[in-house]
Amino acid sequence: MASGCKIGPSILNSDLANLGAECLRMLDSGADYLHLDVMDGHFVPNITFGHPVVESLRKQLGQDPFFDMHMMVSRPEQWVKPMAVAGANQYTFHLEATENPGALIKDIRENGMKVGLAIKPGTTVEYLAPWANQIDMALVMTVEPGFGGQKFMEDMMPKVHWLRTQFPTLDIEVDGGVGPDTVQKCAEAGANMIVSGSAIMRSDDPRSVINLLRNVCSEAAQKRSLDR
Ligand SMILES: O=C(CO)[C@H](O)[C@H](O)COP(=O)(O)O
Repeated sequence: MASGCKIGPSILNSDLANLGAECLRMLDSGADYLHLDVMDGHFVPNITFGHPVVESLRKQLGQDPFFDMHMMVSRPEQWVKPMAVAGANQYTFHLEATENPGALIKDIRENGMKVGLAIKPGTTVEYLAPWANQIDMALVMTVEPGFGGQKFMEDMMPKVHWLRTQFPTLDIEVDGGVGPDTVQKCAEAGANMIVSGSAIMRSDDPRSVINLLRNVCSEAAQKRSLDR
């Protein structure tokens, strides 16, 4: 089985000058993990932060929170060790950014992290299949990576459904425009790791949003297991 329904707030649209406090606010609101968006201004047209910030967050938040690093960078090979040393738990790289996914997967594991493999909206999901048995999580982007607050791309759902059918035990994450209005579609397609940025960050009651997302996801997962 995939590892159950988990909700990971994306901190992209948070108050980045107070990132530690924003992460704490999410954890106190019931987040299962933190989705940390690393952008290099080259793979995507935006820049966020790198491993020194991750190191500071780890010091501030302690060992418990799970850091899922979404590496929107052109040279993912370059940052494996620095991110591991900084305290990252999972290293999610883009299939489009490397010519040798196998070597990168091996390096991530040797550095003690879990492996996530992401695809952009324009990438065919079948390209991910050869690696699916070697990774912990597949990330299907439901917006063009680079910015928070974009419109959810429902036409990515067949990719999620295909992955869930082919790889019933794989963790499948969706990211981009996911919130109370769109989570049902993701969950029915088979996603079990739900990244949500603006919908949680901009809510006055993040706990309720997180609970709602988790409930919708869990109900769909339960229905799927009954249908099998
Ligand atoms: O990776 C991302 C964009 O590249 C973000 O994680 C994502 O867009 C989340 O924000 P929102 O829920 O507001 O769309």
